[in-house]
Amino acid sequence: MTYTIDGEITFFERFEADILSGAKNITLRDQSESHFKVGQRLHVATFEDNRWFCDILVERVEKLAFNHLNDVHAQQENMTLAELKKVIIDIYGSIDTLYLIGFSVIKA
Ligand SMILES: CC(=O)Nc1ccn([C@H]2C[C@H](O)[C@@H](CO)O2)c(=O)n1
Repeated sequence: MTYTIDGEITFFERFEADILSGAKNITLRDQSESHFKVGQRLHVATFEDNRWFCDILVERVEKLAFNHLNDVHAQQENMTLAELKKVIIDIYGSIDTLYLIGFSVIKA
């Protein structure tokens, strides 16, 4: 199948296996990555060395308050809620507004 790539996103390498297995199907980003749109197909690479590992289709984009994070979000990240909150704080520090990007892998 041929398709157009509309942009790119990076993930920390430690999440690669969960993304490829489908265990992780959302990511939560800050304002700087709030521009993704439903229907876009994105090139996905590792943050550390910019190594391509899959293409994804963006299926959801939603604004989400940090205080509204719940167990469903954590399950979609393949983490506990406590782990997810720690990951977000470690990456972004104190943050009120997140952008949920839901996706499926279309090529790996
Ligand atoms: C540069 C940068 O911020 N990269 C990120 C940000 C977030 N993630 C992952 C970590 C968690 O699974 C969710 C929640 O933020 O998204 C990432 O892999 N790379």
